[in-house]
Amino acid sequence: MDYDRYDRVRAVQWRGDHLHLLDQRLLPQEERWIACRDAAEVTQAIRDLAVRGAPAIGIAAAWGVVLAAQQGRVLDEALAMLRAARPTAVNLMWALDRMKARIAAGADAQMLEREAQAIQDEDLAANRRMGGLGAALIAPGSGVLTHCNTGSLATAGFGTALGVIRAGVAQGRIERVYAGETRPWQQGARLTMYELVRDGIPAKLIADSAAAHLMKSGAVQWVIVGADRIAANGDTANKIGTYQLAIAAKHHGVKFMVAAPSSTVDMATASGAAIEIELRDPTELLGIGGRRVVVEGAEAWNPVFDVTPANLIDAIVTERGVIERPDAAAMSVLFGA
Ligand SMILES: CSC[C@H]1O[C@H](OP(=O)(O)O)[C@H](O)[C@@H]1O
Repeated sequence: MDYDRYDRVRAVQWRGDHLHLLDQRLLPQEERWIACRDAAEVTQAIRDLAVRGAPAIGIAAAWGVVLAAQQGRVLDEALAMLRAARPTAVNLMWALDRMKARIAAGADAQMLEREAQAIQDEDLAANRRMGGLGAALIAPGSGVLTHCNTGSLATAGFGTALGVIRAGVAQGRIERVYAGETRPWQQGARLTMYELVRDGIPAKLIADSAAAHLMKSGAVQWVIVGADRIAANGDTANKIGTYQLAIAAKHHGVKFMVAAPSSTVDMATASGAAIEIELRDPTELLGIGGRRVVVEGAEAWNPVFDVTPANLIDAIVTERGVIERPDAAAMSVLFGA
C-alpha cells in the first residue's frame, strides 16, 4: 500500500559533516532546524529533547559516533557520553552497541557512516512493515486513542504506533483518531497533532484526564502506543501515563496495542521492574509552554516513563511479527531467550 502521502516529515537528517535536526522543543509554533557538529552537541540535543523518541535518539546517537570518528575523537569516550544522554529508551544503547561492534571490527569513518545510514533505513522499513501488521488487527469502523508522539518525529519516518494509525486510516479500518495531550512535555498536543493535521488525518486532541471517560463512551476500540523498552517478559516502558491508560482500557474492554521495532526489545532485562525510569527536571511540570503556572516554592516529581505489565497488553507489534497476549515464552519465540 502506498503510504507516502502520510510520511513527509524527516526530523533527523545526515548532511555528511553534521546532523540536521528539526528542533522538537519549538513545534508546532516554529519549525527551526539545528546543526549538531560533534558528538557532544548530539548528546545535548538528545538530553534536551530537541530530538526525542526511542528510535530517533538511537539514530541520532549513531550519527554522533560518525561525527566523532570523522573528527578523530576517542570513540570510547564518545560512545559513553552518548549512552548517558537518557536512560530508558533501549534503542539508544542498541544503536551504540551496533556502532561499537563495527568499531571493534576495525570500521573507519566511512564504514561507520554506512552503518548509521543502515540503522536509519532499517527503522523506516520496520515502521512501514509494523504499520500493516498492526492495522490488520483493527476491525473496520474502529476508533483509536494514542499517547505521546510515536510518529515520523520519533523515528526515521512513518512512526510506530502512529504508523499503525496511518496504515489503519489508509486501509479504511480506523474511522476515529484521538490523541492524548501527554503532559508535561505535550508530545501529543504539540507533535502528534502536528503530524496528523499535516497528513490530513482528522483527529481530536483530548486531555490526558479525559481518556477513561472516552473509553467509557465506546468511541475507541484500541489504545495504540509506542515503547521505549520492552523487557523479556513483555513488560513495556513507555511515556508516563501509558500504564493508567492500560488499566482503564482493561476495565472498559478496550484492546491495548504496543507498536515498536525490535530495536526496542531488551531481552537482557527480565521484567519491567529492572527498567530505569528517567526522572526529569521538575520545572518541566511547574509550567506549560515555558510559562510557569505553579506557585513559587512548590515542588514536583517528574518521572517521564512508566511500565505497563505484559498482562495488560493485548498485542505487541514489531517488524518481526505480532505477539498476542505477550509473556516471556511468547517473547522468546520471536526474540530468543
Ligand atoms: C516511537 S517511540 C516514541 C516514544 O518515545 C517517547 O518518549 P520521549 O518523547 O520522552 O522521547 C514516548 O515514550 C514514545 O512512546
